[in-house]
This record gives sequence, structure tokens and C-alpha cells, in this order.
Amino acid sequence: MIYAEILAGGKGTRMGNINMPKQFITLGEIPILIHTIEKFLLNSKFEKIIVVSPKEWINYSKDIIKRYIGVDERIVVVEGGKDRNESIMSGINYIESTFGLNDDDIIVTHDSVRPFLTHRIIEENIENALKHGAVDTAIEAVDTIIQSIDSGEFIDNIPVRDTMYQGQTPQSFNIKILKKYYEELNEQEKAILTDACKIFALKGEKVKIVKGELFNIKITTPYDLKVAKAILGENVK
Ligand SMILES: Nc1ccn([C@@H]2O[C@H](COP(=O)(O)OP(=O)(O)OP(=O)(O)O)[C@@H](O)[C@H]2O)c(=O)n1
Ligand SMILES: O=P(O)(O)OC[C@@H](O)[C@@H](O)[C@@H](O)CO
Repeated sequence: MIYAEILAGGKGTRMGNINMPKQFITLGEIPILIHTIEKFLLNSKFEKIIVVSPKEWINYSKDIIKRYIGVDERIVVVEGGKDRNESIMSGINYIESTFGLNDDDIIVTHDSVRPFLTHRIIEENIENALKHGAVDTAIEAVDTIIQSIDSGEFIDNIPVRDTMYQGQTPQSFNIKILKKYYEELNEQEKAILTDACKIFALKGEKVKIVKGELFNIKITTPYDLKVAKAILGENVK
């Protein structure tokens, strides 16, 4: 089966002083989370669309889904984890305990705060996850990427730009393999994960790249919120 998992379990601290996690901020009068869920609803291949939410925002998430989308049996809201990867695993635990896991089940995981993903990106994630078992969505680096191990004091390395990409989401996986690899990692390895594809990379396993889009931004800071509004053609102050 093919599942979607929308990660909305974060607090949005880098968005600054807001009274709710950033995934609930409205964009064009609709919460960011709802924009993202709607993109997934357009694809009929998903058995379930699992939304992970902070515990204290579960009821709120359910309320806005009902208000903006209505009752849709494909959508379920479950409690997230202490970090992004733990949130991914919460969704997988829900799938396992509710439906069991088959060898060819895949999951398309996506940041709730990337509302501009496209149908093409979702389709290519599904197709390649079924074929390769692990997929990242990425765009070619536009800037030269500089590596500085001492937190920005001096440069250690300037990799050849043509080999550099910027990771986005969705990231999609064979569920059984993702779960097995994640459980095999030690705490130190888990601590350096900035995304789920790194779980496969640490195991030396191949991850297929699907072409992302420049506009598939992650809304992280107040600046990103302005960019998102501009993408939608809203007036930006
Ligand atoms: N425990 C967590 C942490 C993050 N996320 C989700 O992962 C996505 C990308 O994470 P990020 O942009 O870092 O979100 P936050 O953790 O909310 O932001 P911040 O680091 O500024 O607090 C977001 O949609 C966020 O809700 C999640 O599902 N569970
Ligand atoms: O910005 P954070 O490190 O909290 O979150 C990282 C992930 O969300 C991020 O790696 C994916 O969106 C892929 O880029």
C-alpha cells in the first residue's frame, strides 16, 4: 500500500514569537497545513494520509481539517515525536499497528510547511520509491556551497558545485526497510540526522533523486512567510 505522511509535529520556534506552530498560520486565508494536505488529497493512490501533530495540537488539527476539508476517511491525525525522525516513526507505528506492514508498502513523507509541492513531484516520489526503496527530492545548488567545520570561521572545503544539491521533501521510502535501518542506528547517529534520507546514506544505501522545484520552499522564518505570500500573489508588507 502507499501511504502519505505529513509532518506537522514541530513547534516552529524559528518563526519567532507566534502563538501557534507555523503549520497553522494562514496563507491566503487557509492554514499552511491545509494547503499541504489538499495537494496530497489530489492523488488517489494514497490509502491513508497521516498527519502527525504535537500532542496538544491534535484536536486543533482535527478541527481545522473538518472545517476546511470536511470529513475524509483517508486523513488521520496521530501524535508526533520529540524530533522529526521520531515523528516519522510515530506515523509508521500507527500504520503497523492498524494495518500491519507488507514488504512493498511505501511512505511518502513531507514537511507540512512545504505547501507548494506539485503533483509531478508526488507522482515521481511514488514511482521511484516503488522501484528504488528510497527517494529524496532535491534541486541543484545555485550558490557555491562552502563547508566550514568551525561554524563559519574559516573554510574547510569548497565542493565542486555541479555535484551539490539542496534537499527538499517529499522523501519516500519502503517502510519496512526504513524502520529496520532507523532501529539499527545508535543514539550518536540519530543525533546528526537532519533528514530521513540520511538514515539510508549512513547505511551506504542508494537514494534516488527526484527533481524538486525552487518554489517548493520550507517555511521556516518570518522571511519565508513573506516569500510564500508572494508566491501566492498576496500583497507583502
Ligand atoms: N518533532 C517534530 C519536529 C518537526 N516536525 C515537522 O518537520 C517539518 C520540518 O521541520 P522544521 O521546519 O524544522 O519545523 P519545526 O521543528 O517546527 O521548526 P523549528 O526548528 O524552527 O522549531 C515541519 O513541518 C515540522 O512540523 C515534526 O513533524 N516533528
Ligand atoms: O530545518 P530542520 O533541520 O529542523 O529540518 C530539516 C528538514 O525539515 C529538512 O532537512 C527537510 O526539509 C529536507 O531539507
